[in-house]
Amino acid sequence: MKDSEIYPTELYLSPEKDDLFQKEPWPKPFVFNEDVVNVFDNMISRSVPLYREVLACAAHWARAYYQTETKIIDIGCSTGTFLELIGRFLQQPATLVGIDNSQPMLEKAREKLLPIQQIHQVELICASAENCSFENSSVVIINYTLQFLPLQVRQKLLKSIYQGLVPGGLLFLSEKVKSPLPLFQETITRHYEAFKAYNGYAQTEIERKKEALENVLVPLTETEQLQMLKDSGFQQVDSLIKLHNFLSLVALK
Ligand SMILES: C[S@@+](CC[C@H](N)C(=O)[O-])C[C@H]1O[C@@H](n2cnc3c(N)ncnc32)[C@H](O)[C@@H]1O
Ligand SMILES: O=C(O)C(=O)C[C@]1(C(=O)O)C=C[C@@H](O)C=C1
Repeated sequence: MKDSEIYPTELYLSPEKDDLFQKEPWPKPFVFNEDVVNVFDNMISRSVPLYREVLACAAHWARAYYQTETKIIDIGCSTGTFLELIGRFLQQPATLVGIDNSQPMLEKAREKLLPIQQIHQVELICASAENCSFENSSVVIINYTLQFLPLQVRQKLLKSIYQGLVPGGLLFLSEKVKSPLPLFQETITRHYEAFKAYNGYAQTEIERKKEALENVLVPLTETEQLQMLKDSGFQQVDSLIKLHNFLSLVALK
């Protein structure tokens, strides 16, 4: 597959519509249970600005920094959408590892990744990321997942990723972030909610999910996120994409 063939990206997304917050009871506090998993592809692609572009970008960076005989690891791989994409996009067989602590997510991922297993070795690990090893990886992706970990665990995980990456290895990180300025945060939030409404979510659904995510998804500011990466060992960091309150960064070992 040539670079030009991945943009715009055709992702393998299950079409089941996310109407979880239309009916009672809705998942509160928010958890990645079977109900969420069943509609997750539709939920994330309607809730994260530039989701398709971010995954395409991550695939480009993964292919550029992948080193033969090492691993590509996707932390919080959910239903396997990124791994399926990179599996199609990589031009050589590789070991692709997906880590997620939700078993129902990994069951969906297993199905989605069947076709690429003819080319790649695929390992799906049901575990909490902070208990995993990242040894011999040249690319680690962590998209919209660090934000769900307790604050004190985030730094520990980033340090362990840094240790596991081979020299020249890449971390690709996407997160929901918050503005340090309360006024800007308010404006960004309103703009983000307009994005959700544009994608077909009703105001009640938006409000209910916001409540469900309180203290579950805890965003940092961009500055705090960059500092945490530096404190974990990553000295070379750059930002790639930001829209509303969602940011993608790359960091090099
Ligand atoms: C928003 S989703 C990630 C989306 C995915 N990376 C993508 O781009 O489609 C967050 C995922 O992280 C997983 N997760 C949450 N806490 C975790 C932890 N401590 N360790 C591993 N996975 C975790 C959840 O089960 C969920 O599948
Ligand atoms: O912040 C929100 O309101 C979101 O819906 C974002 C978000 C995320 O960033 O992971 C939250 C939960 C779901 O996993 C999908 C999207």
